[in-house]
Amino acid sequence: MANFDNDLLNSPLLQLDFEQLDVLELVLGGLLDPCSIELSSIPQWAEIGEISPSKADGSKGVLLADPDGTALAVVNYRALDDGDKDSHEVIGVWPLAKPEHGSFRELRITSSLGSQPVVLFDQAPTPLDIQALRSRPSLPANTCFVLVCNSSGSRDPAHIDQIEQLQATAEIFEDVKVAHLVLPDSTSEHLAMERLSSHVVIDLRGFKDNAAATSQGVVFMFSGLSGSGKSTLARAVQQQIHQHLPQRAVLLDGDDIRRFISKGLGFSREDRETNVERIGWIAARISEVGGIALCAPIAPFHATRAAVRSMTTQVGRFYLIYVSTPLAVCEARDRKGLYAKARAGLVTDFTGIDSPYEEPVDADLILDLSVLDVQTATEQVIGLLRTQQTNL
Ligand SMILES: Nc1ncnc2c1ncn2[C@@H]1O[C@H](COP(=O)(O)OS(=O)(=O)O)[C@@H](OP(=O)(O)O)[C@H]1O
Ligand SMILES: Nc1ncnc2c1ncn2[C@@H]1O[C@H](COP(=O)(O)OP(=O)(O)O)[C@@H](O)[C@H]1O
Repeated sequence: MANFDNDLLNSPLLQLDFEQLDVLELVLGGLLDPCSIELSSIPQWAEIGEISPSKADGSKGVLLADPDGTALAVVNYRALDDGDKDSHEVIGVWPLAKPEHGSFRELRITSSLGSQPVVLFDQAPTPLDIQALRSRPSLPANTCFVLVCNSSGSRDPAHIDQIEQLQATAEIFEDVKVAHLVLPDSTSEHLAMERLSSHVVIDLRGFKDNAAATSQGVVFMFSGLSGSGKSTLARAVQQQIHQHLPQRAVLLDGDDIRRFISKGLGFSREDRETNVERIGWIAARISEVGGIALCAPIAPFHATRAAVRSMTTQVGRFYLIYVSTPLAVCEARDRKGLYAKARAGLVTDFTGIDSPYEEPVDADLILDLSVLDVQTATEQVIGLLRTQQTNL
């Protein structure tokens, strides 16, 4: 803490309100510049007058205190010669005591985290946020979940719930800490965010705004033979979305759906229709709340795909992506050995062997993954998404 002359320490105190305290704390921690302290906005300023001692350079000092009267900092300032007696330029700020205001003090961020990885939230994590976090490769060690809020929000009782929900979410992951950053409305948020951490893993702040600005949700249906590359492509698209776009994407993989939602269904035409319609229904719900659903069933029948298109376009966008990898290539891949079994008659009703695949005539994109690499195909899919965004 600074060592100041008695004259100054005997000066009257300027008592700050909570928002001004938040500003002061971020200035002292280096997240904001001293000029963020707007002395002219402090109501008692006029009463202080000229009583603080002048320094040789013409600057003066004043003490800034919390509402209890504890002096927290000395501000060195100079009156600006612009005809306005309340106009001051802050030259420097030095700490005297640690601020104690606000809830969850021990979790409050007031200085830079350096290169510590952060995930930024502006509300308690939503189920879609959690899904997005879980579907990523693991979070970097020592990641910090940071709830960013404004000064008045930090004093709302809902803030306590939000922190608790963030803490509960952090417990799902390994080695994740929780903190909050209180950004006063009057300050340069951009500067503080830039200084906070050089490693933002995901920025979930403003997701609601971005989602509202960019869309409606989107449903992608990747249809094609078993082994054509639907799941591989859908996974790569999901990763791209989470790395580069504000939206969240949920993967509805054929195999997963059959293990859970469609457990017990077989591969008759009727069962496949039921299965794909269920996927379509879930995808529509995801799209309805602004999410992106990536569906990767074989979906071999035109009528069922059309039914899903019609169901989902009521609430968002729908794109049918025909993954047209030829049967011979899929069969040669045969990762699960099912083609061999189908050829041997051990598995029946197998798509492409003894069950039909109706080639889409209404595909929005056709991708043959025997000739395209995953990255190129992913870029084409993301291209559809970007086109959609700029059109809005
Ligand atoms: N008879 C038969 N026909 C086709 N596929 C079969 C069959 N039996 C099991 N499997 C495995 O189930 C996966 C396809 O399920 P889907 O739900 O995508 O099919 S469908 O859309 O309901 O037609 C499919 O997975 P993917 O390879 O991911 O497509 C197969 O591994
Ligand atoms: N260009 C490609 N695109 C997608 N998958 C490819 C490609 N080249 C080879 N593969 C392989 O083909 C297999 C496709 O399997 P998968 O994605 O599960 O297909 P599906 O979901 O259509 O059954 C994977 O083993 C993948 O590594």
